[in-house]
Amino acid sequence: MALLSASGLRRSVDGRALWQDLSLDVDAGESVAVVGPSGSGKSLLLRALAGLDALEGGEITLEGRAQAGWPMPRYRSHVTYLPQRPALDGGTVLDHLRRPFTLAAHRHRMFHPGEAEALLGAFGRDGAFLRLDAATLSGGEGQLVALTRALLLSPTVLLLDEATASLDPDTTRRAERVLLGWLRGAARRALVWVSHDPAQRARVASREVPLQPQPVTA
Ligand SMILES: Nc1ncnc2c1ncn2[C@@H]1O[C@H](COP(=O)(O)OP(=O)(O)OP(=O)(O)O)[C@@H](O)[C@H]1O
Repeated sequence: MALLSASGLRRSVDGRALWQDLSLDVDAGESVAVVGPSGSGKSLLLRALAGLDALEGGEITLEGRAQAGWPMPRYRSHVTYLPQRPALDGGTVLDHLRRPFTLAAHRHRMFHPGEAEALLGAFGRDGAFLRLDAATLSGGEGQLVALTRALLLSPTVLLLDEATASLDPDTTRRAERVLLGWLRGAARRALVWVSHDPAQRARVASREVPLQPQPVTA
């Protein structure tokens, strides 16, 4: 049984069909890239897989259970979407990493500052990074906070929407190593990448799922 499965997905925007009958299976342990031209609906697909965006048809299952049958906060704690530009408002980096642990969906988890420091260390940042004002971070630094926060929350599937696109090459490689290490760290995990960088896809993904642009109908 696939870990995350989508079948017969249908979605249009402003009367334009993005996908008509899209299916995708992601097995445990897999790292998959979704590819397609700008505007083909890659972000919308990842958001739909995360339960953040409505579908017009089709079904998504996690561990064989329909998305609609999961309590949504719990589903989203398993299937986590990381956008290219994470929204980070006031507070320090430490505040941002700690805050999700106060939510009901994560209340069974404990925040361990040492784990956060270890992850940030793997990304090449020291403990002082935790004290920075999150609202003033650069785009790449914001992505590191989002990646760290997501990993600390131990999801099952991470959906990475250009989630390293603002990082310098060295930090990108570090992030890729951390993410692939995370994937190998437990049996039932998976990664789904959207990346416009073919070299990155070749490094991190074992296969590519193409999103074909649909013909425009009158
Ligand atoms: N909330 C929305 N309402 C209406 N149209 C939307 C919405 N979100 C996205 N779209 C449109 O849907 C199409 C697909 O958008 P999406 O962001 O998924 O593309 P993408 O494949 O990720 O593109 P890129 O590679 O440029 O990031 C685009 O034409 C976009 O303008």
